[in-house]
Amino acid sequence: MFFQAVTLFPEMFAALTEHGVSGRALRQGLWRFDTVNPRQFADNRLGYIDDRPFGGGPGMIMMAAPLQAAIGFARSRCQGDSRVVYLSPQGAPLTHRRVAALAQQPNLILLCGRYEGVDERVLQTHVDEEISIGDFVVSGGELPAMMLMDAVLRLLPDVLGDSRSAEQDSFADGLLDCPHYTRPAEFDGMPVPEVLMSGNHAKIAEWRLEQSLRRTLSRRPELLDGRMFSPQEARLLERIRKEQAN
Ligand SMILES: NC(=O)c1ccc(NC2CCCC2)nc1
Repeated sequence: MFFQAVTLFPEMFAALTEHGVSGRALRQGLWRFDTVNPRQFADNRLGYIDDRPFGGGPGMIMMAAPLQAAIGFARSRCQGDSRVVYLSPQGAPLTHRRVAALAQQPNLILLCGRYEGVDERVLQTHVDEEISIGDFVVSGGELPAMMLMDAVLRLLPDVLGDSRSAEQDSFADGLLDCPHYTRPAEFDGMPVPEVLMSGNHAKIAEWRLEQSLRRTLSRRPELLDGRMFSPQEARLLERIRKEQAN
């Protein structure tokens, strides 16, 4: 996976490239990263890359020409297909399913907007898809881009080391994650659920699945809409619903 970010603030991406599992995976060569700064493609002496909006209104808009050149340069560095993603509140909501699809791409170019956004003509001609990480506005596309990158990287083989933890992630099976505990066995007078100390892996797995179902049902019931259930899940759901009905 070759990630490129078109960004005015390349240093921000150190958060991913120099820390955590993403940083280690980069050093191990499990993925590649580079940035392109539109300012180096400004076609005027002073490096202007933004200008006032036609029609008036507050703030500035990123100009089309430097972005077009920066995206073209990024694409020229890709072997094979490349996909350009623009992060914005106007995009399609990012879901685990979309993250899994993006993880199949060899080259992703993330366009990070600043100011009030980018000239629409760039989105129409050079951006393959717009993605939103939530219904809120932040000052730049860089943090949303890094969240998308981190979610994708976790799904790449070997990045997490213990690949099982990616499958255990919330949403990997369409459910919220179960509660987790570690030492000490009693903390502030609160014990760890007995079953987790039993060493009975089948019972532990069933308890965790039941907890995930309980949490999903109570916190995000809409995630269960349209989801197929295994016989075990159906049985557990039945028990939970009966309990809640009483
Ligand atoms: N919800 C999001 O994924 C998101 C993306 C970008 C952004 N801000 C950028 C967009 C253009 C200028 C700042 N805010 C929010």
